[in-house]
Amino acid sequence: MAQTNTQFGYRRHPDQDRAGPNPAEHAVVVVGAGPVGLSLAIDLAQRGQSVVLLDDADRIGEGSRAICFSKRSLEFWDRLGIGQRMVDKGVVWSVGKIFHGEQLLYQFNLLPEQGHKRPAFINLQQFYAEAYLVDRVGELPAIDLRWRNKVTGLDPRNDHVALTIQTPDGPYRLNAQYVIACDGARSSLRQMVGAEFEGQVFEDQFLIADVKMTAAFPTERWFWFDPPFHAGRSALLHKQPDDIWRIDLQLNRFADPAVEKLPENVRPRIARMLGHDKFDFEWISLYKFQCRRMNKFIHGRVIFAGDAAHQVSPFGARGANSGLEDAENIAWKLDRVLRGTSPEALLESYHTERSAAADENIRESTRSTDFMAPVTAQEARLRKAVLSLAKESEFGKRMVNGGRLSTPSIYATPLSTADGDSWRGGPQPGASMQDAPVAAANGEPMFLTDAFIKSGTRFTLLEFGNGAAAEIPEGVGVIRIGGDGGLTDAAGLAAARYDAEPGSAYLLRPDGYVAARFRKPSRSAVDAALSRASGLN
Ligand SMILES: O=C(O)CCc1cccc(O)c1
Repeated sequence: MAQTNTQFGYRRHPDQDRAGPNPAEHAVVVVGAGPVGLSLAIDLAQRGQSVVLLDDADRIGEGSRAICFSKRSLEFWDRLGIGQRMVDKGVVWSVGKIFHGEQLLYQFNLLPEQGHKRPAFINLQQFYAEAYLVDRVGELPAIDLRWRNKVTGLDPRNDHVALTIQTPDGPYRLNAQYVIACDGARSSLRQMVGAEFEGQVFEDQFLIADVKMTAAFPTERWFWFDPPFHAGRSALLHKQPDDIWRIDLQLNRFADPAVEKLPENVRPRIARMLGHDKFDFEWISLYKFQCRRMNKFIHGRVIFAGDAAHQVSPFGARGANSGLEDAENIAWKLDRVLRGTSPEALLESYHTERSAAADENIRESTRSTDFMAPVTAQEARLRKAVLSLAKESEFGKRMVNGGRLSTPSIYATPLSTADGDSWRGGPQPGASMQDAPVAAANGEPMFLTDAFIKSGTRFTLLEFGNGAAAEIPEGVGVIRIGGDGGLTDAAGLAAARYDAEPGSAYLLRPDGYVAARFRKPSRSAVDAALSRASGLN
């Protein structure tokens, strides 16, 4: 196993020595030190908030689990100071191939154009991602990460949540203004608030085998319908770092998991696929999945994120990536509410935006699953027809669903200001910012996403210069393209990707989503959009 240095000690905290009726009080407690909880804690800490981060284990979870991290997740991690480390270790890819039997049906490129800092995807074992996040947490004194601290009681009060926490030294209590539950699919906090999951449970079983081998396959995502080595079912192949390959095989829904997981039973399946048996197993797991979400992501002062709030199938890599999008969505809002610069009502937009994103992910994931593993005779007939059509027509290829990969949602949100001008392209309000290559005034090449980080990942006006700089409201960052001291857009890609003319401006939210855009921004229009995006009206 390549997993090292991932065991952490329990340490007694002075909060545990407070006897009597006055437990320690904290602004934010994040529960669950997985990728979502760790990223959220880092984002909050970088925004100046103190965070207590609790985890019931004392180690990083075993197995490579989520392996595909999207461009959007990498851009978020760049803001947290760890994007480069993830990319350096990860396997970069953007091309996917879909096979039917032995025949290549089609291929796609998720990021065919140049001029983006980050690739469409990297593959990286989740334990590496978590280890790098834990290292980053260690650099931030504002985060108090407590291992082997398990929340066993949750008592919602008017102005705080009272938590009971079990440790190896026994239980203690603390109060939190807000609790963010990032405690995964089996969230105990979800049970504590009595919330239900709504959605679909799939009966199909999939086998994951991570195998170590040297192979010359390209770093692409390969998906097979009905491959010769696994007749009548589907298969997926991904490359990970350290010469590890992820293989997902669809199994009979009645297969016995205990038997199927035995290495002696997995080996011949993988050998049939690879045509040899020169590989070692790193990890074997069997899973069934669910496509479902909580009805409400916010329960009083307890806010749910990641798998605790919503679950999808692995196909499309929407699980971890959407959890990270939850984290970046809630962090800036909670920061503003805690500072008193936005009303508590701003948090409602977290539910509005992220539950709609969860619905989209669930819809896509359910469609992919229904296509990959048809249950009814009608679904099976449709799939057969589509697969045969795909051999002959572009139209048919577009109907094949081998798992559409995660992309950020476009939020229909009360925080956005609708376009008042006409635009032929560019990210609309509610969409995430586009990257583009630019150069600093001193000629140093950089990307727009770097400029956004430099401006402080706060509300930022991205202006395309016409000589007359707009008046910027206090506290709002500015990225100026063109004009004196502005960034240079030598290739014209920034202007093209934003459909910008001289004078155009985009108001970006602190999570890099577009709040509003203007052909000729007036101070009053920017003020109004800023107020709306801050939840002030
Ligand atoms: O390529 C995909 O659609 C997702 C690959 C993936 C991600 C997480 C787990 C897993 O078994 C496969």
